[in-house]
Amino acid sequence: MTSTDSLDRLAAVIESRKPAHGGDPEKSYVARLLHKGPDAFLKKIGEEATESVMAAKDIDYGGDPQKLVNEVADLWFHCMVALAHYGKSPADVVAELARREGLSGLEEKALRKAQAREAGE
Ligand SMILES: N=c1c2ncn([C@@H]3O[C@H](COP(=O)(O)OP(=O)(O)OP(=O)(O)O)[C@@H](O)[C@H]3O)c2ncn1[C@@H]1O[C@H](COP(=O)(O)O)[C@@H](O)[C@H]1O
Repeated sequence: MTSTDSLDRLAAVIESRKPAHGGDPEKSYVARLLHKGPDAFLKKIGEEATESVMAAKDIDYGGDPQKLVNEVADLWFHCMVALAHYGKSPADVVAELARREGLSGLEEKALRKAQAREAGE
């Protein structure tokens, strides 16, 4: 089993919680988030991102690295709810990362700046 298998399975569960598939906000956290709408899960993404940063900073002061893993899991999970709402999947994110494979971030940034200069931005 690979980590992308787990993400694909979770994506399928999230999909099944959509209102159109009978997700029940009384019985499911995901259905409740989707029922509340984008503001609810986008707010959670912001919170979990902040909590991830705080957990990482805590490690420098003796905090438990597992706390960072837990917060990043919360972050990824809520991002997956957003991806599902907007019709995208973890496979799309993995494909984008694969597309970037081997392209240095510094090279990519230089290329982007050159393109912006050519476009007169
Ligand atoms: N991976 C997760 C997952 N990670 C985190 N969470 C929930 O996300 C919330 C995180 O919010 P917080 O840490 O801020 O905790 P909280 O104080 O309870 O949150 P709020 O009251 O502020 O909303 C908690 O309620 C967690 O239980 C998750 N809920 C569900 N899943 C997966 O989604 C599947 C479907 O879940 P249901 O739709 O609930 O059946 C589950 O089987 C899991 O695989």
